[in-house]
Amino acid sequence: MVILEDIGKNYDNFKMKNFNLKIEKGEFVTLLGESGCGKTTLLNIISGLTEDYDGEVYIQGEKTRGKSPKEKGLSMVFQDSLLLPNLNVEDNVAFGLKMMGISKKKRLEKARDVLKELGLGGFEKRHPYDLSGGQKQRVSIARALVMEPKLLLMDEPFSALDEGLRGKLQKLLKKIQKKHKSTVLFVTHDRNEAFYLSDKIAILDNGKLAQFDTPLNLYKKPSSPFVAKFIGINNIFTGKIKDGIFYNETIEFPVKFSEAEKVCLALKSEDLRVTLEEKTDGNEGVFKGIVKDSSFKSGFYHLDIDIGGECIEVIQNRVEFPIENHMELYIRYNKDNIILI
Ligand SMILES: Nc1ncnc2c1ncn2[C@@H]1O[C@H](COP(=O)(O)OP(=O)(O)OP(=O)(O)O)[C@@H](O)[C@H]1O
Repeated sequence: MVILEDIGKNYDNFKMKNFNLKIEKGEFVTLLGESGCGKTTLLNIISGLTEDYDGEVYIQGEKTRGKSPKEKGLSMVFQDSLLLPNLNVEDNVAFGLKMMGISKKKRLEKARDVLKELGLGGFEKRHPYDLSGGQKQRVSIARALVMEPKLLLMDEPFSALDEGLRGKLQKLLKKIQKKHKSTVLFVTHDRNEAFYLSDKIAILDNGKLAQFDTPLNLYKKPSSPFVAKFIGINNIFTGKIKDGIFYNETIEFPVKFSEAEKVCLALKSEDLRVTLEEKTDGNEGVFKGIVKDSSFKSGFYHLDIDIGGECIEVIQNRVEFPIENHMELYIRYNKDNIILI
């Protein structure tokens, strides 16, 4: 288990105070947040690049302050592959084992096994300058994994790769991480990458932990409007609920809750459906709107609809009638899908 306990770090324009996080053995955890929220600061504290900080980092029960990455049992993969240019692929991968005094036969055997797992069988004798960006990054991952680290730190390892390749490497990493049961702390600002790879995601907001949870829970139960917005819920309204009606200065619509003072109500775009009729079934609610804009992207209709001064986004894969700007229609939703924050 990895524990970050009451971590604090101040820069002129940045404050992190009492930051706590627990990563279980074998868990894939991602630090996700906008630029400048403190992701690299945390990685630097864990790796030891930053020595001046408050709190303690524990890896498998041991304090890590002042120890080298090797003593801590850490391996790291960065955005750039940082391979040794004069060594071939298998020697790059086996380099850490060599430093540990492992025999040549044993270390090359291990290096070749990991390279095979990463789809690089046959590339052992090549040099880094003969490899593509994606291949270099796979060698970096092999080099980190071969050490069987207690914690693998990965700082935006795929951000320099094009989208297709990034997807392939994410899939490969997920498979290998599960097989090796590696404990990983991954850093990204790419929401989809974090949701795809992680057992748990820590969302950071300006040095603070906004929420730490599984991808599903983050999506179902965001703890604040910040988290809801950050994970891509675009329909967030503030208002009150009285007698089963949510309202603010501009909108009013039925909900299943009876009373609430000062609430944020969130509705996922993909939980809404547009219709031409006002009728509803069972647990559904409906409200009226006017189409402001519509587009068709990646197989889905994206509609921006004015609902009395506020705009709501609807995403659906099929629309049974032609959509035109300025047309009036109804938006149906299941009251169970409403998230109150
Ligand atoms: N050595 C430093 N001296 C002064 N300020 C720093 C230093 N390192 C980081 N900061 C500041 O601390 C804040 C957090 O930086 P950090 O690099 O941890 O963010 P990040 O979330 O990793 O951002 P990005 O996604 O852009 O890499 C930023 O405002 C940054 O300017």
